[in-house]
Amino acid sequence: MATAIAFDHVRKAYADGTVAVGDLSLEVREHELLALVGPSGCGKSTTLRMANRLVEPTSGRILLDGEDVTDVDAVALRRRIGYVIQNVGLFPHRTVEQNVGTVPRLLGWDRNRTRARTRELLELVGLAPDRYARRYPHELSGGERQRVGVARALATDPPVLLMDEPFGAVDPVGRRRLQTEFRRIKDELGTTVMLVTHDVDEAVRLADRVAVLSRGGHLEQLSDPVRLLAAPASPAVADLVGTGAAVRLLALGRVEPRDLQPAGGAGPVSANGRARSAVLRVGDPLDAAFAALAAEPTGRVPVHEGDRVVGELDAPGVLAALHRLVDGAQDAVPSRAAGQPEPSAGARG
Ligand SMILES: Nc1ncnc2c1ncn2[C@@H]1O[C@H](COP(=O)(O)OP(=O)(O)OP(=O)(O)O)[C@@H](O)[C@H]1O
Repeated sequence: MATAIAFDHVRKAYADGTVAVGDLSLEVREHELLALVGPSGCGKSTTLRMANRLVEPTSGRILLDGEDVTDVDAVALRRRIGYVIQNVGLFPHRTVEQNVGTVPRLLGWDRNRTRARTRELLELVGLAPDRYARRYPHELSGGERQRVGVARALATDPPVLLMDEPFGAVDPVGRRRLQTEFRRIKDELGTTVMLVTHDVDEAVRLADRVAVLSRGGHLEQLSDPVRLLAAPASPAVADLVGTGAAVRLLALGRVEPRDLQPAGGAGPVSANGRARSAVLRVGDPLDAAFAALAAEPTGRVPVHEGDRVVGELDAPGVLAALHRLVDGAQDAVPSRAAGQPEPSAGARG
């Protein structure tokens, strides 16, 4: 797979001597969503901001599509790379439409083209243009502002999008919805995304691969979310994924027909005579399946596909699905940047 952004032995020491990033080598593949996670101050934002030259590296190279970013004019570079930050940074005295149209205007698009693109993007992020285009940022909720920020960053369909805690200001429910919608939009557009977050849940739910950094921008592990949760490569990663790792893994697995028992014809009434309330569908996440099983005294929950009941799920079925998920990730060739040591399997907890 082609590489979109390559960090090659990158170092950043700030003027006061703080080494934010010591020696980082990392490749972001074309079309993937790579999440950077790690404790506060470990160098995530610095790493991200070096990609669009808001921060200049002290040494090392950053290649965008094979081209050294320091050879590209910084302003031209930022027009090629979308950038979304936590508090969005919308222009307060410009309407939503004007905010989203900022970069197209700078690029000299005519008024009609800019307007058409702006409206299309507002639709895409779930803000009806007729309702929202003329509002000012102070007339929006935090989540709506965040959506405008995403629309603005995508206005010129940049191949690469850098996001720094983009959903941070949104409440947990709105945040989950925004994450799901963002993932859908990203898949539709094929954008390469580098996302900084301190939220491991957000990282494993959204990302194709997760890079865990520790102090000084040290790369502790680079792997797909399942492998990260099932086989933390170091104590620092284990610490970060914490005791909730198994539960987070459940959220990544899906109910599949092969894990089901034949439907026993138990009907709508369970063993103790109460009506069954739980119904699962093929493709439901395993955490929802587990919750449904826990609430069902018979230990079996019917699973639907379309209008049909295709079987019943029990606890061994959930475990089988979970084991397959983890084993599949272990077998996969570990994805890692050139020059990075393979995560040690021995650290598996
Ligand atoms: N302009 C600056 N001058 C000096 N030191 C800086 C500057 N910007 C960041 N740092 C330091 O560099 C280190 C890495 O900061 P950075 O913002 O990259 O971390 P982060 O992982 O994004 O943190 P957080 O999760 O808290 O946002 C920190 O020790 C920080 O204090």
